[in-house]
Amino acid sequence: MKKLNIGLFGFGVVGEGIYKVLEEKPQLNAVIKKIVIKDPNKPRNAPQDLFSSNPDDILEDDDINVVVELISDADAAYTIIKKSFGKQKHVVSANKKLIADHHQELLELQHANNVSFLYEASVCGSVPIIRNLEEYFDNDLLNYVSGIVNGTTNYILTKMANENQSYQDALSSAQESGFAEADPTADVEGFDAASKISIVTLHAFGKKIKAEEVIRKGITSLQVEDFKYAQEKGATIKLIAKSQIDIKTGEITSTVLPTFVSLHKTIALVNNEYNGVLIGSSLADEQFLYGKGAGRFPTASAVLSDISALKYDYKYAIRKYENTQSGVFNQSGKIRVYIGFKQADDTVFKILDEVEERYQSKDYNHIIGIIDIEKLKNKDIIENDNLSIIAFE
Ligand SMILES: NC(=O)C1=CN([C@@H]2O[C@H](COP(=O)(O)OP(=O)(O)OC[C@H]3O[C@@H](n4cnc5c(N)ncnc54)[C@H](OP(=O)(O)O)[C@@H]3O)[C@@H](O)[C@H]2O)C=CC1
Ligand SMILES: N[C@@H](CC=O)C(=O)O
Repeated sequence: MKKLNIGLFGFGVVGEGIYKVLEEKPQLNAVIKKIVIKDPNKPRNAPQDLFSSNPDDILEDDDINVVVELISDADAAYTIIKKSFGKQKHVVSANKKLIADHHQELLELQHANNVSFLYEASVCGSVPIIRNLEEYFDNDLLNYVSGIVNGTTNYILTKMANENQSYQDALSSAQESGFAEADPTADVEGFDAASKISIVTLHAFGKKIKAEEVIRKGITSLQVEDFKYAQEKGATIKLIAKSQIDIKTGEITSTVLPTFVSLHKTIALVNNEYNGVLIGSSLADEQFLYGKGAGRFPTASAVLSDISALKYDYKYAIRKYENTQSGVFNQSGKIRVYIGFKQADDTVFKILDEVEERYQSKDYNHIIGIIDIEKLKNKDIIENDNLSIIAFE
């Protein structure tokens, strides 16, 4: 059986997780030869001689044939991965920001260097979404991929909606559990979900949408009154990432938006750090993938699956990928939204094309109606912290 000599970058939540898992799986014939970290003075739960803070101790070691990149710095990870390819080392990564930012270039480089680049853990932690989209959903015509792809925000929303916890307490607890990014702004402002839906879009539809092109609103503007409204309507609020294709035009619309989800819907049952993704297709109709989207061992399980796939030289075929020009994304359409706000000003009432409902009280107000997606691209609207914009499913 092929031997995998691993150079591991990062020994944090996930890095230490994969170290422990591999220690218990000698049958895999995969051994960690060196671990490169940032701070050489931190105490580690592994033999000291394994550690180094010099990337070349992995990159220049010809015995190491696999690099597992699990660091929290996307820029440093970019350099590490490119150098690894140049040294003909296979790479496994969980770094969604880096992958979304440099997806095509890295896929081309793995091809040019005849190595594998696998990153199942970068989207939805333990849930095998990428390999499924890549291999299984290669025949049936896909219409949309939609769901909860960020564990931290789902954990916070669950605690706020079901246990009346404050936003701050719930965020602190998500951080203590190792779910959040090093800078949790990436989670709570929806950047992480935007990176993930960008990666998913390439594997689902073969089209690249940049993370910054995704129409994105996080969960920081949500107010207690919004949760009360949801409860009154038999719904809950989830941060939903969605990419859908117009089969006729090939036009893709990608959004990350707080969304009211009826309590009867499957997605409403996805709580805490769990993720859940609906895959809509022409023949199979709708299918659902569910599992833990963040945390040490769930994420390590996806990393482990990629490492073992290297045993049989697996690589993403990227059969669907079309190097399409820009201009096919987020072009048009209208969606129904709720906009909650404390202080009304004239601009709020001009945002909607059609107003269906208007509620006013001394403390909080909302309007419901139809908005042109074009307006949601306007940063003055979508990034206005005083507006709680929530889509309807
Ligand atoms: N936590 C999770 O649930 C999930 C995380 N991910 C992704 O996995 C990756 C790792 O996340 P996580 O384990 O949570 O992060 P942590 O913050 O827990 O650990 C980060 C590790 O990276 C090391 N590091 C940072 N910068 C460098 C650098 N320039 N060179 C070498 N090492 C460096 C740190 O070193 P030191 O120990 O010295 O500080 C630390 O060991 C990230 O890309 C994250 O987005 C993906 C899915 C789920
Ligand atoms: N911070 C991320 C970690 C996994 O990708 C999340 O909360 O989903």
